[in-house]
Amino acid sequence: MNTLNINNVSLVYNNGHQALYAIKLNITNGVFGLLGPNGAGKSSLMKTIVGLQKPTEGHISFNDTDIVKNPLEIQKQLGFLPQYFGVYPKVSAYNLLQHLAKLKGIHHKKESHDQIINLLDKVNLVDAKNKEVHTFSGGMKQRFGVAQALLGDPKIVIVDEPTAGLDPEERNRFNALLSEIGEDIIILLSTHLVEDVRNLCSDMAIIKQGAIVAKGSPNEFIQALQGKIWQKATTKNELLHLEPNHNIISKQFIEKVMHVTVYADACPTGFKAVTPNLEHAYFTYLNSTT
Ligand SMILES: Nc1ncnc2c1ncn2[C@@H]1O[C@H](COP(=O)(O)OP(=O)(O)OP(=O)(O)O)[C@@H](O)[C@H]1O
Repeated sequence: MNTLNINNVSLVYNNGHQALYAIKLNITNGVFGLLGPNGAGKSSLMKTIVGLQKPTEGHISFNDTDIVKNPLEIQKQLGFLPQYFGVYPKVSAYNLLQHLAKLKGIHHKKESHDQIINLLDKVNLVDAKNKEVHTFSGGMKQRFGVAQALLGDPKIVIVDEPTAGLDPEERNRFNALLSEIGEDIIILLSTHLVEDVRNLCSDMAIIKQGAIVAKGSPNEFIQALQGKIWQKATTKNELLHLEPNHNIISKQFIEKVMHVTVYADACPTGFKAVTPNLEHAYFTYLNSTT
């Protein structure tokens, strides 16, 4: 079992901006979801975990090694799947993986070949191994990304917004792949997509303005909202009257009609109960007005 322990980590950038406030998280094997809006501090936390920047305060250990002092200890065991790779060179999937394997220190030809074929098989790209990666579809590129992240048998993989831009079928295929991999290693999934966290993670945290505002399993988040989420169709005018006296967690159009969702201990007049979901929990922490 791998363990990542983040203890009271704060980060202040050189320009004085504080991006992280006393973050505490204990993460073990499985897919852990770090959910937060743009600018909440997800990338800042990921970069700090992998030793690209030192925290201003606090400790981080991976399998009991202090990785603030020894960032190489986590970097040797790390795979990274960024949201976009940017430009791909005009080389085949196989050759690109071979090149990346060398960069990861896998120099033995047979070992590198076996690992690459094994990984291409895992991500269902063996048939495309001689195709140039820049010709791949978005979903194939993401699966290729998983293969490169797994080169060298990492114990922790960091995944940044992995399903952005994938169609539902590719997204499901990709999520199935991640949860399979997550059985033996830590996968840290950084995202603002609630659905991915719901589908993949048994443990999660919500980050807002650099601080962890809640953590637990998706089910715990949902259970805590039973009997507290209410909804009503409304108009712009009515909304102006509702806003001051209700704890509004979201406003959205459903079949062209504005619906307002609120958090309350008892049903407010004119509202109906809705079954809580993880999105309600997320918006409760992000948008709570009272
Ligand atoms: N190098 C830097 N110097 C100063 N401030 C920074 C730096 N990098 C990020 N920030 C600020 O820190 C805050 C958190 O940014 P961060 O990129 O960690 O958020 P995020 O949750 O990853 O957002 P996104 O989903 O948009 O990538 C933002 O206010 C950002 O402007």
